[in-house]
Amino acid sequence: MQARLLLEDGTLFTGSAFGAEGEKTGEVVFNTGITGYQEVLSDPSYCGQIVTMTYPLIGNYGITRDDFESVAPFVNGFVVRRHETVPSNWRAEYNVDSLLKEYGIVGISGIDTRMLTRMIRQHGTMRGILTTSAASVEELRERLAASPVLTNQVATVSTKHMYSSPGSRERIVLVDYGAKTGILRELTARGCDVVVVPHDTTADEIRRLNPDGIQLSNGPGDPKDVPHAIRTIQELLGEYPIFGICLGHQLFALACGADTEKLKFGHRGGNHPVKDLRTNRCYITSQNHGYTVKEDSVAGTELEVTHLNNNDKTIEGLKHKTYPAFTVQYHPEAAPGPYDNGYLFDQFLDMIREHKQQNPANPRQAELAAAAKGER
Ligand SMILES: NC(=O)CC[C@H](N)C(=O)O
Repeated sequence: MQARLLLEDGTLFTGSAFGAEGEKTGEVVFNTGITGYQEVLSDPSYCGQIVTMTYPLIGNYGITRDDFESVAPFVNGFVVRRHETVPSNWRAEYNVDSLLKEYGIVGISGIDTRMLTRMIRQHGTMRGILTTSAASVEELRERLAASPVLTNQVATVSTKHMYSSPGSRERIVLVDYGAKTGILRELTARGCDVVVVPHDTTADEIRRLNPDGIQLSNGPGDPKDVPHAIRTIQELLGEYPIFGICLGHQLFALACGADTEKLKFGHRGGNHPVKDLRTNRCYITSQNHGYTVKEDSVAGTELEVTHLNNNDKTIEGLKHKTYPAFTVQYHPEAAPGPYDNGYLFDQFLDMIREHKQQNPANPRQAELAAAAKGER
């Protein structure tokens, strides 16, 4: 069966259908990873997007549920050069085609995904419509133009209920804006007592959980679409140590008075070089983001830029000058990509311990208690 992908600028790609039959619109984004398609497909930050892989052979090691980064894939479409239906891997449970069918995701193969990527790089991110229907190009163009731009992806992918992964060490409240399982995995591997809460959990509800630290997760869409999360971070800042990843980093920056903007075509892949400005050391990082913290918006805030992307010099890490809080734009939990940055979780725990030692009574909590007394 034939499938087609029509881009906003009128470019039409024709290929073979795989996965589910149907029609979906979405932002077309590319990932440059050579492996990691399962983690990409199941990373909730891709919610609503049509993802293409620049690497030409996808599916050769199949699909293993244990490698999922969330309960289900949330992508709107998958575009590949060639997909392999007979995986060679003893862990494989089924193939990519079956995965896409199971979750109603339309796939298209036989596409020159490197050409598609070059077009996106030149033009900037474009929306597209992916279909197995026989509709005319004119009809597809109209449907694409009429399709709504999503703004509610975080609510779609965030957990609806609080759940916990008990541990004997620090209690971490992980705010789930679309968290990859890798974050939970890294925290539990360090013995943390993790409570995962929905994106709209209030500051008071978080306080009642009595956390030692707060982990802000990755997540899909524009950070400005989740204003309630920004307000909650503002309330908690200074009261608890905070570590933010990706969307969590962007929300934190907005909460501190900086601004975000959309990148021309985003960073998605497993080999983005990031420099720690304090040590001059370069780390290879896993990335998946379409927005960034605006460089000139940081001056005048209480934030310090700690990391920069070596390719385009965009901001990759921030630290609060007064309060115990730092964030990164990339993925220390890897999956897919290098594990080189896992040390950031250790730094988060060190920050929590240091904060506890220095402030047996948390200054912000003391401040709040004093204010509450004054009110009485
Ligand atoms: N992985 C993420 O958390 C991505 C953050 C945000 N949705 C962006 O595209 O920039």
